[in-house]
Amino acid sequence: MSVTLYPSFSILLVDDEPDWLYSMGISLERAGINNILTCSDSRAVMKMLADNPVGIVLLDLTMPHLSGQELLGMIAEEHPGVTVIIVSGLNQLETAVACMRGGAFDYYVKTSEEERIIKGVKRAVREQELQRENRELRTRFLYDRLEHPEAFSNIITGDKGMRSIFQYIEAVAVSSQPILVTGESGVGKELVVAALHKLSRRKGELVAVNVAGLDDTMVADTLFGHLKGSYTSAGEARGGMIEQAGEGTLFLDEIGDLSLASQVKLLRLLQEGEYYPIGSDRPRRMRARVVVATHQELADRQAAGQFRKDLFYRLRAHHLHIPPLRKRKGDIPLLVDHFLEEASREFGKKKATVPKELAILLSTYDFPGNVRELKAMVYDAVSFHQGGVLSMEAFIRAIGGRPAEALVERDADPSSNPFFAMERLPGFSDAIELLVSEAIRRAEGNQSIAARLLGVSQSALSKRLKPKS
Ligand SMILES: Nc1ncnc2c1ncn2[C@@H]1O[C@H](COP(=O)(O)OP(=O)(O)OP(=O)(O)O)[C@@H](O)[C@H]1O
Repeated sequence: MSVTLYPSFSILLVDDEPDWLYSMGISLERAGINNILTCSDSRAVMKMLADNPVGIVLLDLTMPHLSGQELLGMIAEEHPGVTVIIVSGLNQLETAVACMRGGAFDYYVKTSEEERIIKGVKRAVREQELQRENRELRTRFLYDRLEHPEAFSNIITGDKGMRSIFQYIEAVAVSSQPILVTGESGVGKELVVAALHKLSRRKGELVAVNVAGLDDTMVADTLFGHLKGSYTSAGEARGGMIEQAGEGTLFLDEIGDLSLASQVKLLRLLQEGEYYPIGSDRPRRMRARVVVATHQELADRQAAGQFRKDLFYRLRAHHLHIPPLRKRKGDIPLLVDHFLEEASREFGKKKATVPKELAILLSTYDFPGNVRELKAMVYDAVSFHQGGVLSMEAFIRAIGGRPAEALVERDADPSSNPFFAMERLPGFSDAIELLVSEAIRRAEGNQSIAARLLGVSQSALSKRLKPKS
């Protein structure tokens, strides 16, 4: 069975003592780091760096032929992107200072606790991954490049902001760090997570767990599994979702609803990469990558003491925010066409023609339920469709008398009231005339849409519009 290498770049261990290379290699593998190369001949190091995608070097100082300090200078000059950690038998302050000045990332003495060295390597891996993602992002944005547009084929959009999100996804997809996906309900977070998984090139499955409504024991049991007899109803041992995801992606949806006690468990899982099945005192290693999503404002929940600050900071290192549909109205006609096609196929009907006014009507609506709401409207309209031009009825019914966005915003902030800053208010009939002409402009001359915008009947509006005799 082939095993996914972690991290995506190699870690080169350089030391003239084969025993140290062997034992350090085993310790790193136990900590989940298995993309390792070793070299016991200092003269071969530069060739290995030229031939392999090395991101980090663990370098001994005292070696025959070339010293570690000499090699450090050569690496810094020829491979400035490579992180060098010195692991030396010498505990000398001046040497350590000289190495750090020469560009070393860290300096450890071989006799220090191995645990500390492993932690240092993990920190360097994270740093190296972030640097690589930054570089990737810069080139992608600079050349406006998408390498795998097919991975996003299920996400219908023509929006520039969404394209930048796709570029970001391509840059972070192979990283092992957790990813936070936020956005209002119905914006397409699940589709984004599926694309992320596809691009991660991971061998395991995408396993989704909705944590809303699960108490602490259920969260632990679902994720970590249990041993046989670990509690009264645990008749058989059962592996959890982490095990099921294998080397794939563990997707935790509705993370904003996770209780504080479960948040501690999740933080520990992300920090240590280990978990204990219920009833077991032997830790298991998580090989999956964690992606979490929420429609809630985590910053607000954190400020209110309902979400742990440390977990929030850990999760938001890689953050994708999907904008609501009302902020990318250009997508509405594309989505209508897409769902029309899909629904017609499902209902076995001929695809209807869309009336020109539909786009205007929908552009005046703020879609609190986002793409999911639009999809339901189109499906509803198609289910009643008899042939010819699609009726606007289903859409008008769904939108009903909902106030337009501007009116809702005014309640939240009095200064956004258009009259707020006016010293003298316009006369009553002047104000109404201005309002009516603005509604007609926004509805592109369509009186029934303008009437809906104003919350009056069409006949009331046309009376206003009649020239006075
Ligand atoms: N850009 C899009 N193109 C095509 N379909 C979309 C798009 N965005 C969302 N959808 C569809 O809208 C519905 C809702 O999307 P999804 O379930 O991904 O939303 P969500 O953000 O995860 O919502 P929630 O927070 O409620 O779980 C799904 O049927 C999805 O296929």
